Amino acid sequence: MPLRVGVIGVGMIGQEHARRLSGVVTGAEVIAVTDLSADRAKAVAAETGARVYDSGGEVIASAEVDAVVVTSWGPTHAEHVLGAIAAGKPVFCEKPLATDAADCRRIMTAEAAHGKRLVQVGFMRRYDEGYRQLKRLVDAGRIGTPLMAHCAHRNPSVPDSYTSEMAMLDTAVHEVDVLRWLLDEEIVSAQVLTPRPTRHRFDHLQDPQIMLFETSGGARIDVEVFVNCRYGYDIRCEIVGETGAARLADPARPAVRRDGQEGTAVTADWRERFGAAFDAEFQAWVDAASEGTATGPSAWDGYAATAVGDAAVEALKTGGVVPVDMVSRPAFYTGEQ
Ligand SMILES: NC(=O)c1ccc[n+]([C@@H]2O[C@H](COP(=O)([O-])OP(=O)(O)OC[C@H]3O[C@@H](n4cnc5c(N)ncnc54)[C@H](O)[C@@H]3O)[C@@H](O)[C@H]2O)c1
Ligand SMILES: O[C@H]1[C@H](O)[C@@H](O)[C@H](O)[C@@H](O)[C@H]1O
Repeated sequence: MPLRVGVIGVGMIGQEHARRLSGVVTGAEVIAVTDLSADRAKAVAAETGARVYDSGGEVIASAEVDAVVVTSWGPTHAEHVLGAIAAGKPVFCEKPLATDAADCRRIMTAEAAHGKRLVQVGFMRRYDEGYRQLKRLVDAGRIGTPLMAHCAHRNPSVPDSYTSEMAMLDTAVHEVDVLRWLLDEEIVSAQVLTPRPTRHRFDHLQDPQIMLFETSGGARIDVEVFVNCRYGYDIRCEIVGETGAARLADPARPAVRRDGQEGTAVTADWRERFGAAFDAEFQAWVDAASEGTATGPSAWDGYAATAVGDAAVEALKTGGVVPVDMVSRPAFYTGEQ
């Protein structure tokens, strides 16, 4: 029998994940949806054949629902994830796991008390083939001990609801997670530099920003976040080690020669750049949830990203180097990738 999934929040990405679960990955069906917007919930229900519920709590409590996807706004994630754990149901939560580090700790405590992993956090880059190749190279020692990582995260534009803090909390959070995973070290401090801002932005927004992170082993990571770069969605990552350097490949695109020039297309947005990664991420989630558990990025990874985010937001305010305030990794989460 397919895994019966309930989706809480069917806005932009919730709709996509509902479609992905209904039509792309195998072994699952969306049977329940809810959203603060009843019209949005009805539209997704009509498309997927799901039933509309009045609240996230009712989706979680339903005897028909085996597992839960949380794609509502960030501040509501903790309540739904804690509800799913209390009901003993596997839960996929889009980033962030919670907007508050204390809530992340509550989630870890509840999951550990349950005794088995139930939570997967939506850090889809770990399922991107390019990043996976980088990880294999680093783990095999092909570039020696990593010393530095140079990253860029460029979006063509953002809506005016996007704030300077979101450069870390919404955007660089992906680099924080994927670099922790690639280097297998925690991030211990953050600093944010603010170059001359682009004129192509809203007045309230500091864009671009350069974030500097240090890992527990002394490696240095720089991340350029530029969310009004205008030309496309561009994700870069180079890891420099003692004996070599490895660079994230762009997705394969044909090289077109015309008018005396050669060029390849730049992806337009995160959907196009990471579409295959999202599909792989959800297949892995469905496979694990069907066994009553979870895989991939854990609640600990969600907590670590939130703790680093808090330090970087503070660093943006002060301009100084801010240590990351992070508890030790609970035994329940050791040895997982
Ligand atoms: N992994 C990625 O690359 C990626 C990309 C986009 C968004 N996200 C994350 O996904 C989440 C959703 O983002 P989005 O862009 O789809 O936002 P959105 O605003 O388009 O959609 C969120 C939806 O949740 C609904 N909602 C909010 N609170 C609710 C509640 N308590 N119960 C039921 N419904 C509720 C809203 O009405 C809205 O329809 C965010 O946490 C965001 O950071 C991740
Ligand atoms: O929520 C989105 C999403 O996480 C994208 O992957 C990222 O590139 C954007 O900057 C962010 O706003």
